[in-house]
Amino acid sequence: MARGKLIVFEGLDRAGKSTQCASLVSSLQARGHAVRHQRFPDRTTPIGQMINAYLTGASEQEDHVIHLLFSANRWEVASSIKADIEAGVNVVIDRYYYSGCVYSAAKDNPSLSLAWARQPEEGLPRPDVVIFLDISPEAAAQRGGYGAEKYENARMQQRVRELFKSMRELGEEKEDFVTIDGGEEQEKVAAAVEAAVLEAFGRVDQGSLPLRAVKPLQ
Ligand SMILES: Nc1ncnc2c1ncn2[C@@H]1O[C@H](COP(=O)(O)OP(=O)(O)OP(=O)(O)O)[C@@H](O)[C@H]1O
Ligand SMILES: Cc1cn([C@H]2C[C@H](O)[C@@H](COP(=O)(O)O)O2)c(=O)[nH]c1=O
Repeated sequence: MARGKLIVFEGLDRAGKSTQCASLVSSLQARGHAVRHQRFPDRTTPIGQMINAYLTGASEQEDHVIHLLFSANRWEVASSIKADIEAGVNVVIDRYYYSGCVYSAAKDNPSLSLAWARQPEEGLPRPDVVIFLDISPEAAAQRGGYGAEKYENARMQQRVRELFKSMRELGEEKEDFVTIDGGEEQEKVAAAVEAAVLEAFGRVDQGSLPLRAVKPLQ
C-alpha cells in the first residue's frame, strides 16, 4: 500500500485556500483516494479556542506567546497526521507552519525573526508539496469577508507577502513550493492545483519516498 501524501495550501488571507482545499479533497476522493482535510489554526481544540479569541479581538496575547500557541496547535495533531499518512490517507492542510513563521515575523517586533519563528516547527511532518496561491493584497481585499480578523489589513498583508517570498527561497523548503496564480478564475486555479498534486503523487510513489520531517535550517 502506498503511503498517503501531505499536501499544504498557503497564501495571504482570502487567496482562495479554503476554496481550493475543498475542490482538491473532492477531486482526490472522486479518484478513489482516502483524504483527511485539516486546517490550521484548528479552532476546535482548547488551544485553538485561545487562538480564535486572539484573532477575533476578544483577547490579547504577547507576540511570542501567540506564536507558540499556533505552533502547539500543530503539534497537538502532528502524530495523528503521521499515523494517517502511514495508513495510506492523504492529508490536505489549509495553512501550516509557513503561515506560522511569516505572520509572526511580519509584526513590528525585532525579536521575532523568521529564523526564531521557525524553530518550534522543526520536527513536524514536512509536506510533499506546498501549493502557494499567489495574490496581491489589493486583489485579496476585494474578496468576500475580508477585514474581519486581526491580520486582515493592507500593511500586514504586504509584509506577509514579502516574507512568504523569503520563506519560499529558504533552505530545502524551496523544493517543496509550487506557486500558482490565485487571482485566476477558480476552475483554472483548481486545474493547476490538481496537476501539481498529481505530479507530487507520482514523484513520491515512483521513488518510494518516505515522509520527511522539518529540519533545522543549515
Ligand atoms: N479564484 C477566485 N476568484 C474569485 N473569488 C474567489 C476565488 N477563490 C475564492 N474566491 C472567493 O474569495 C473569498 C475567499 O476565499 P477562501 O475562503 O477560499 O480564501 P482563504 O484563502 O481560505 O481565506 P482566509 O485565509 O482568509 O480564510 C470567498 O468569498 C471565495 O468564494
Ligand atoms: C496557521 C497560522 C495562521 N495565522 C494567521 C493567518 C490568518 O490571518 C489567521 C487564520 O485565518 P484563517 O482564515 O483561519 O486561515 O491566522 C498565524 O498568524 N499563524 C499561524 O500559525
